[in-house]
Amino acid sequence: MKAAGYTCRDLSVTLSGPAGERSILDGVTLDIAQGEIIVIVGRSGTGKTTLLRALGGLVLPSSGTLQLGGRDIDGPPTEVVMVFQDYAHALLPWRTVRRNVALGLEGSNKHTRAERDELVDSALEVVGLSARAEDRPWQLSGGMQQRVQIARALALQPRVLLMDEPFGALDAMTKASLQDELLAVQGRTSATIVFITHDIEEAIYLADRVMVIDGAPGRITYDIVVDLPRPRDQLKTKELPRYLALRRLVHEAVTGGLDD
Ligand SMILES: Nc1ncnc2c1ncn2[C@@H]1O[C@H](COP(=O)(O)OP(=O)(O)OP(=O)(O)O)[C@@H](O)[C@H]1O
Repeated sequence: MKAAGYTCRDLSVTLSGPAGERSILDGVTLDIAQGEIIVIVGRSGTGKTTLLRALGGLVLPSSGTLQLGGRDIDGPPTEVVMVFQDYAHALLPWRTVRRNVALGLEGSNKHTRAERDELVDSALEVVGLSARAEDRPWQLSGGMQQRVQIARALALQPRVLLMDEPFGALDAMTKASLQDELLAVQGRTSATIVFITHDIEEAIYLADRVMVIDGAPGRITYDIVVDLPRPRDQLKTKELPRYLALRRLVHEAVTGGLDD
């Protein structure tokens, strides 16, 4: 199996907008080990999504190097699956939930039909939608539609999962249960996960490291190791004094209140 860690050195991304070329990211250097869970936080417009798109090969660096598993990224790598917040456009309305989840598996000859069915069934179970498998997406609530998109990503058993605020629109209970399912799946598959959120508690709960992006152009201003024990627990972990200290630290790093 190919290693699926990132190496990024002095990455810059320039995009063209109405006012001409703009530097969106500048001087981003990071290493992400295979199997790590990295959560990116930061103010709006600092380049979090742009960094995730670069990791997914959807945006190419203007300068610097960006490698996955030791190879330069020059387009979307096959081992990477991305999940966006925009579930409304991610699902095909004429397909059932089951067939939406199966979408990414269809073109591949990696699995037999029976294996594909099993992957789809188990992904639907993880997100709690087995009973809605024959519905169409538009018959589901927004939160359920987002869970279909997540099931589709999980069914592919990716080596790398890039997730842009995937739980942002979900109610607190669903969000907590999907956080736990994501951690459980990651524990089984050792996927590398890069996850963007605006929710600091979610960031600390999930992460091995929280990276803060700030500035214009954006750069990584803090890289905070989350030294909390695993498995994490929604109640016990959040009562730990270390969790509370990390919450304060990340909050201050995001709002610019840290003296270092
Ligand atoms: N395709 C594009 N072309 C030109 N500029 C872009 C493009 N995509 C994003 N930008 C600009 O890059 C900057 C960073 O955007 P990005 O979406 O990466 O930030 P973000 O940190 O993810 O923001 P948010 O937290 O609000 O989602 C913004 O100023 C945005 O307008």
